[in-house]
Amino acid sequence: MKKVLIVEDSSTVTKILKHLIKQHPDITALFAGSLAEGQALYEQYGDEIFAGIIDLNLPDAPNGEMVDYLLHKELPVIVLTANYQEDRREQLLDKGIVDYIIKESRYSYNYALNLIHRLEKNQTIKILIAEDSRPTRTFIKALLEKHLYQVMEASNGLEALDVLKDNPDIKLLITDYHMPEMDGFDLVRAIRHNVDKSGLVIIGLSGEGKGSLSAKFIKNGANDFLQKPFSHEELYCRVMHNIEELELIEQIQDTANRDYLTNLHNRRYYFDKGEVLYNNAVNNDTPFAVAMIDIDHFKQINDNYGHEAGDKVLVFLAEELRLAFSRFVVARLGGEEFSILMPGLSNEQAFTLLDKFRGMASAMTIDINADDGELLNISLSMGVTNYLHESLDQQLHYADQLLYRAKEAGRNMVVGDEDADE
Ligand SMILES: Nc1nc2c(ncn2[C@@H]2O[C@H](COP(=O)(O)OP(=O)(O)OP(=O)(O)O)[C@@H](O)[C@H]2O)c(=O)[nH]1
Repeated sequence: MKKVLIVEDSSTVTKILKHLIKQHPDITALFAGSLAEGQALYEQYGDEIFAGIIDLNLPDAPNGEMVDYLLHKELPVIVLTANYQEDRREQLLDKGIVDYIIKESRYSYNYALNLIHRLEKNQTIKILIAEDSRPTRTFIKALLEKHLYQVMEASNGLEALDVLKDNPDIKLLITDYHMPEMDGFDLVRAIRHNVDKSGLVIIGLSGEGKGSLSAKFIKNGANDFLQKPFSHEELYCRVMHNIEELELIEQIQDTANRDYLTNLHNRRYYFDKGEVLYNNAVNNDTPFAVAMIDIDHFKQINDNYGHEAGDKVLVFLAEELRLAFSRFVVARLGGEEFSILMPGLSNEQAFTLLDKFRGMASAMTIDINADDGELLNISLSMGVTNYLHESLDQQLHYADQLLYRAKEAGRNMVVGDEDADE
C-alpha cells in the first residue's frame, strides 16, 4: 500500500497516532515534525505518498504552509488543528482539503485514519453526475475528485442511461431534476425498473426553495437527496454515508454467500450464479464444464488426527483451489465436496486443468500441527462433465456420478466425458 505522510510537531499527538496506526496494518506512515522534514520526506518518497495528515501550525510553518505545499502537489490533505475557527475551516475547504479535524480525542485521530482508508477505497468507486448545467457539474466533479472518486458526467437523463449501460460498475448517481431530453424523476424511474437501491445509490439534487422535490425524488426511488446550494461537507457526508451503507450491504451479501469454514462460495451462491452461467451456455451454445472434487478417505484423516486437523485440510485445499481456479466459480458444496464451474472450457481443457491440479495436490504436504510434527498428504478424485442435461442440478449430479467412477477405479484421478463414453 502507498504511504501516508504525517506532519505533526506535538510529541503526544505523534505518539497517539503511532499507537493507533498499529491497528491499521495496511497504512504505512512517514512521520515528520516540521515543514522542512515534511518536504524532505516528500522529496524522497513523492511517488509513493498517497495522502497527508498535516498539522496546521508547525514551528517553521505557522500559517498552514505545509498544507499548501501538499495541495500544490495535488495530494489529498487531512488537516489537524488544535482549535476550531469557522472562517479558517471554510477557507481550507475552499482550497481543497479533504477534511478538517480538531485534535480532541482518540476518536478524532481514528477518524483521520479511517478517512485514509476511505480515500484508498474511493479510487475504485465510480460516480456519475447527471446535470445539464456545466458549471454545477464541473463543481461537483472537482469536489468528488478531491476525495479520489472516479467521476463521469452526463448532461441529461438519456445520456446518463447510456453511460450507466456502458459502465455497470458505477456505484452512485447524483442527478438533477430539470434536464432536457429526460428529467431526473424519469431517469430514477427508468433505472429502478432494473436496479434496486442496493445495486446503485441515487442522490437527487433539488433546486433552491423547492423542498417538495426532495420527497418526490425519494418516492420515485432515490436513496437520498441534496438541496442546492449545498456545502462541500454536506456533499461529502451524503456521498460517503451512502457509499458506506452500500458497502455494508455488499459485505452482508458476501458473508451470506460464503462458507463459514473455508470462505469459499457456498451452495446458495453456487446455484444462483451457476443458473445464470448454465442458461448462458444453453442459449449461446457455448461450452460449460462442471467439476466435482472430493478428498479421498477424508474420514480417516478425521479419525486419525481429529476433526480440527480435518478442518485444516479443508481450509488448505480451499485456498489452493481458490488460487488455481481464480477465473472460475469455486464452491464448497458441503463436507469434503467442492465444485468448480468453468464456462467457456471444453471437457478436454477442463480435464487438463483439473488433472494438473490433482497432480499438484497429491505432491503437497499439509502441516496439521500434529504433536509429532507429521505432515499430511492427500489425494483427490474428480468428475468433470460438459453434458448440459436439463438443468445445472442434473449436470452436477452427472459430474458426481463421474466422481464416483474415479473412486471406484482406485481414487486419485479425474474422470471426464470421454472416459465415461468408453
Ligand atoms: N473435519 C471435518 N470433517 C467433515 C466436515 N464435513 C464432513 N466431514 C467428514 O467428512 C467425512 C466424509 O467421509 P466419507 O463421505 O465417508 O468419505 P471418505 O472418507 O472421504 O472416503 P471416500 O470419499 O470414499 O474416498 C465424514 O467423516 C464427515 O464427518 C467438516 O466440516 N470438517
